[in-house]
Amino acid sequence: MNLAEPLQAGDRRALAKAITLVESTRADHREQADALLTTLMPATGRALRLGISGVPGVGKSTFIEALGVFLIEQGHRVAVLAVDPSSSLSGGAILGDKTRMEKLSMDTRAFIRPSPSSGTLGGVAEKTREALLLCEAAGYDVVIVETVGVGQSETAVAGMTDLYLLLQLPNAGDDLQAIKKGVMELADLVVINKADLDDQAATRAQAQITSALRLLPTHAHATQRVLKVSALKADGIAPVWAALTALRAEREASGAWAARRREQSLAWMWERIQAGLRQAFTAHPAVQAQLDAATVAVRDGRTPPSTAARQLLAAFRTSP
Ligand SMILES: Nc1nc2c(ncn2[C@@H]2O[C@H](COP(=O)(O)OP(=O)(O)OP(=O)(O)O)[C@@H](O)[C@H]2O)c(=O)[nH]1
Repeated sequence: MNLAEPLQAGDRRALAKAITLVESTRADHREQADALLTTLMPATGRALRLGISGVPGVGKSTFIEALGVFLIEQGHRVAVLAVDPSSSLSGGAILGDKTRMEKLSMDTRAFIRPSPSSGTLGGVAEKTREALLLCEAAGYDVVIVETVGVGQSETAVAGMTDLYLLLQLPNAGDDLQAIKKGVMELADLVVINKADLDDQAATRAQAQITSALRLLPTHAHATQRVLKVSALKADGIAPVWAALTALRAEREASGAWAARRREQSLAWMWERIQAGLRQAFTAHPAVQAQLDAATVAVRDGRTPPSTAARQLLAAFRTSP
């Protein structure tokens, strides 16, 4: 089945099929997926890759819908992907139910795909990275990767996108949870949503977050990285896009944009090598023969952890 051609011609069904292929765990599918991705590689890399996160209820879908519709009106093509760490645990998705982003999901210039639902966060992130490349090859020039503001998924999403936008509520300034969790450091832009509910609170949050950001070493020289919007009223969306495109221009000029992409690609490769090695290691017969005993010995304090690790690695290396 040739998916590359229809996919590049903009056939959304071919894109959906290609994503299903990269998400499959079957070995023959994996081979086809690798071949497809390799064919499409020259057509990738052209989109602005935008990560968006925020706690449940902050208004992610509403915001992405407003931004997406705005971008389509400007002539862009927008893909929305998701990394949902809950879906692998509960089978139930926090993100990605069908009623979200109604206007966007009906527009042929947009493509919305829920989170892959199997495996670890690393596995889910891997599949989303590949889906992102497929969306680029299909001509989407803005790819949004969304995640919930819980756990490690923000780091995974920031690691696959060019710019990372953190959505906050107008009362966010009061406790600054995101700072404590280290998520604020990842954010290139903080957007306070629901400003229509209490504009004064939103302005206060904007000031508080701006001064909190100045304390972070990565943001010491930054200006204007906190904006307020009403996603519901589609108010304040143009300044958000202007800030993102300004950041892009600045980083493209300095070389930071391309450098970040290069680092991400290499980090991705090493992450997959480590995951593969770990799998090969635990599946190795000589390791399996010793692993349980070693685990008990380390747990009971009889063998130093590093000694056990060295012995297991030696067993892995020497036997066929
Ligand atoms: N007043 C007001 N309400 C908003 C705004 N944005 C979103 N909401 C409402 O907040 C609620 C949650 O919005 P969602 O877009 O579903 O936000 P979310 O919980 O991040 O949802 P998911 O994207 O499904 O995770 C909904 O009832 C929205 O209508 C806004 O700018 N102003």
